Amino acid sequence: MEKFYLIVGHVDWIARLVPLGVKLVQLRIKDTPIDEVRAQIRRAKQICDAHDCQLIVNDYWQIAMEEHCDFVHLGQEDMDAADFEAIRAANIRFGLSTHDEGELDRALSFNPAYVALGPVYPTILKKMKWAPQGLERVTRWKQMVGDVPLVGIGGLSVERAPGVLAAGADSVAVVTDIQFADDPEARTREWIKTCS
Ligand SMILES: Cc1ncc(COP(=O)(O)OP(=O)(O)O)c(N)n1
Ligand SMILES: Cc1nc(C(=O)O)sc1CCOP(=O)(O)O
Ligand SMILES: [Mg+2]
Repeated sequence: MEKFYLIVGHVDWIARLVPLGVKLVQLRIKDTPIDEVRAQIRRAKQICDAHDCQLIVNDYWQIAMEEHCDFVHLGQEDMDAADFEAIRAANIRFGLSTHDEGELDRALSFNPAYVALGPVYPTILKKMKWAPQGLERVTRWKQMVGDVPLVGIGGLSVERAPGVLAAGADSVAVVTDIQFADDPEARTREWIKTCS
């Protein structure tokens, strides 16, 4: 799995950052009318296809399917509503969020393409009920998931990413450290270098 996993909140970020050499990006759209969501997913797929970048669509698995995307990310609540039979039948891979051992057991029972553990560090992106997991939990998660790729997420930065990978994560996902950087392009290049 790609080590550098970029997550963005709007397709405009994909247009801006994917051409720099990003190979794995999640489009995580929130609070947006559904027609606009579809339009963004469609454009994101076009850009990612043109740059040999894997697009992962967050939450909107049905639209992802209709727009011929092949990878989605689902959280525990998303999983309640998802039709895994339909997702599998369409050959769509999926990554699943986990925050505790119960969620991990549940996630692994679906045979996901990856499991995400978060928040590794405190995040300012969204309010979360879980305390930061820390690096020891990353190592423990990797022992438990075995060959299933593990994504570390939450409060990650260029400076923190190497420690999360060394602790056992196969991939490190990031929003704020890039999207709110003074120079997001320069920060993206630093991430690519750090994770190469
Ligand atoms: C790689 C990755 N890990 C975790 C999440 C969080 O998913 P979820 O819990 O469904 O929360 P939202 O992102 O939908 O707010 C993620 N998106 N990506
Ligand atoms: C969207 C998300 N999910 C998390 C989880 O633990 O499931 S942490 C998180 C936020 C990641 O953003 P940042 O890099 O800005 O902290
Ligand atoms: Mg979700």
